[in-house]
Amino acid sequence: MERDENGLIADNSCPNPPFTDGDPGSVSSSNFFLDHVGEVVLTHNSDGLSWKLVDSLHTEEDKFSCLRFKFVSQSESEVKFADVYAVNFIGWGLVHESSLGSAERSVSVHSLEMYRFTVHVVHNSKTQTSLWIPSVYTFGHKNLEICKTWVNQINASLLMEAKRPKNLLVFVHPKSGKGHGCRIWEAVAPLFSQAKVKTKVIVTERAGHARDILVSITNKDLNLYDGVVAVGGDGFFNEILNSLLLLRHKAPYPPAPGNFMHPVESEWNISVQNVERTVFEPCKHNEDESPLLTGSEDVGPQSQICEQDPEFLFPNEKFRFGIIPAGSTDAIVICTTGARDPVTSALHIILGKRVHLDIAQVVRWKETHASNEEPCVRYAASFAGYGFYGDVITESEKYRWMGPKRYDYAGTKVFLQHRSYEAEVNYLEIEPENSTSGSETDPRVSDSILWCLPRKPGRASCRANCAVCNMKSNEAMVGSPSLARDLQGLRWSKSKGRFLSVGAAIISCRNEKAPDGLVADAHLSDGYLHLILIKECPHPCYLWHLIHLARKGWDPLDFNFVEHHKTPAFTFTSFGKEGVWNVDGELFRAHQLSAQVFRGLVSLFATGPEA
Ligand SMILES: Nc1ncnc2c1ncn2[C@@H]1O[C@H](COP(=O)(O)OP(=O)(O)OP(=O)(O)O)[C@@H](O)[C@H]1O
Repeated sequence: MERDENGLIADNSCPNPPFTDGDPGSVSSSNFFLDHVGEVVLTHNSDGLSWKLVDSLHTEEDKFSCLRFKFVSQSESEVKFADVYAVNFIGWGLVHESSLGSAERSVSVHSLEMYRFTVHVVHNSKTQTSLWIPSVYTFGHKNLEICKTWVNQINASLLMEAKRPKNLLVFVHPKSGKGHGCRIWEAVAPLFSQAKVKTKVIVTERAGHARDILVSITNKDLNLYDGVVAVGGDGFFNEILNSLLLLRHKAPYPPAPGNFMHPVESEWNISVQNVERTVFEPCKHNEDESPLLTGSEDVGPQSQICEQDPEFLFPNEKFRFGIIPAGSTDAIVICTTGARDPVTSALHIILGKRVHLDIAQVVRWKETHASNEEPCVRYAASFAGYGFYGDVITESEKYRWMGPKRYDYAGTKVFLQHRSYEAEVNYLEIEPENSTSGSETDPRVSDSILWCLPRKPGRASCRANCAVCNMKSNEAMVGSPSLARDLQGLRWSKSKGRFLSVGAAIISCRNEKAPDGLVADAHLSDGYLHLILIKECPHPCYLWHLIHLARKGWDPLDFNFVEHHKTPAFTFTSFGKEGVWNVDGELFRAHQLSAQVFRGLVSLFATGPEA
C-alpha cells in the first residue's frame, strides 16, 4: 500500500482539496485517519460531516476486511451539525487504524502518530430514545494546517447552528436529592468545557442563597448570560424561577376568590403601573423561604435596580432556564427531556434546545382565616397542591435528613391519617367536553357519579415538537395570561365540599413514582393547568387511586370521586382556619388563593420528551 508523505494513501478518487474558499457551508473533502476505523475521505457538507472508508485493500481476505469496514462505516458515516456539540484540536498523538488479520480474521490495531482533532456528537440511546449519549470521533492528519483548517471550518458551521448558549450562570445545590449535587455537576462540567460554553458556577451554602444572588443581580449583569442552570431538584429550580420572575414579570393578578363572578375584564384593568410598585420582601415564615411580592409597600432597592438598568423582563426570547437533575423527584426534567439523566440535560443545554413552559402565577390573598395582608405571589412550573399534598410536604420537611425516602415515609403517614378538608374551588370552564358537563355548577349532581372524567381515548401526550403546544391560532400568545383570551363566553364553575386534595398540575408531573404522571396528557405550553379535585371518599378508594397513580398505563383520574378540569385559572378558599399548599415541592401557606397560567412564559433548554 503506497502512502504519501502525510501517511495517507495516494487516492486519485478523491480529487477535492481541503477547504479553499473559506465558506463553511461549501462541500469540501480531505483524507483523514478516523481513530479505530482507518483511512476515510471526510466531507464537509452544508449540514454536517460524512465520511467513507478508503477502499484500499486488494486481496480476497482484504475484500472481507473491506466489506466489514464498509459495513461499519455505513452505519456511522455521517453526523449533522445539529448533533455536534464540540470540535477540538487535540494536537499530536496516536491514531489507531484497525484492520482484520488475513488468516485468523482477528482484529489487529496499527497506531500512527499525527495531528488530531475530535468531533463530539450526540446520539440517541437505542433502547431509550430520550436518553442522549455523547460520543467522539477522532480524526488525524500529518499536516497541522489541514487539521486546524478543518477545526476552524467545523467551528464556523457550529456557530451558525441555532442559538447555542455561550455564557451560563450555574447554581449547584450540593445537598439536593441524595446529596450528590456537586458530583453531578463535576460529571457534566467537562461537556460544557469541550463545547466552550462558559459557566459561572455558584455552589449554594444555604436555602435562599441562589435567590439572594438573583434578586440583587442587575439587569445588565443578567444580560451577560444566555440562561441560568439549576443543578438540583424541582424545589431548587422553583427558587431560581421565582427569584427571577417576581421582579421581572409584570402582570395583573388573577381574580381573587369571590371576585371571579364579576366580569373578568375588571380584574384585567389593573394597570401595569400598579404592578410595578410591587417590592420584594422575604417571607415572614420560616417555611416559606422564597421572597414574596406585596402590592402596596414602598419601592425597594431591587426595584430601583430595575429602573436604572436596561430592561430585563419575562417573557424573554433570549434567556433560558436549564435544569440538571440532582433532586428527589425531578419531575420537571422528566417531563421536558423524557429522561432523568444529567448528561442528557447537559447536552440539551449545550445544543441550545428550546421548549416553552407554562408557568402558573399563584397568588395568596389570605394566609389564615383571620389574616388581612397584601397579596403574595409565587410561581409554579409543575404543580401546586393542597390537602394531602400540603400535608406530605409539611411532614416530609421534618425528615429532610432521610433524603428522597422522606417522601415515602411522610406520604404513608399522611395517607394513614386520611384527612379531608372543606373548601370551595372555582375555575374557569373552557372545554365543556373535557369535564363532566354541568355537574360542577349543579350541586344536585356534583356528588354523583358524573364527577369522574372518563379517560378520553386518543388524547395526545406532549412530545418534542408538540402540535398542541405549537398551535397559535385562537390561542393565547406565548407569555400572555391564558385567562386573557377567555374573557368572552366562558363561565366560572364551582366545586364545594370536603376534599382529600386539591391539585393543579401545570405539566404531566411524570416521575419515577408516577410513570404517566398525574395527568398523562398535560402539555408543556398549551396555556392550561389541570385541576384535580379528590373528593372525600373511603380509604380503600383513595388507596386504589394512589395505586393507579403509581402504575404505567393506569388512569388515576378515572374515578367517581375525582374531578378533572382543564382550565386557565381557578380560585380556592379553605373553610378551615388555615391551609397548606405544596408549590413545586415547596411549602406555601394559603387559606385563600387564586392561580392563573401564563402560556409558555419561560423557555427551557430542552426539547420535550422524544416519542
Ligand atoms: N446549600 C443548601 N443547603 C440547604 N438547602 C438548600 C441549599 N441550596 C438550596 N437549598 C434549598 O433546598 C430546597 C430543596 O432543593 P431541591 O429541590 O434541590 O432538593 P430535593 O431534595 O430534590 O427536594 P425537592 O423534592 O423539593 O425537589 C430548595 O428550596 C432550596 O432553596
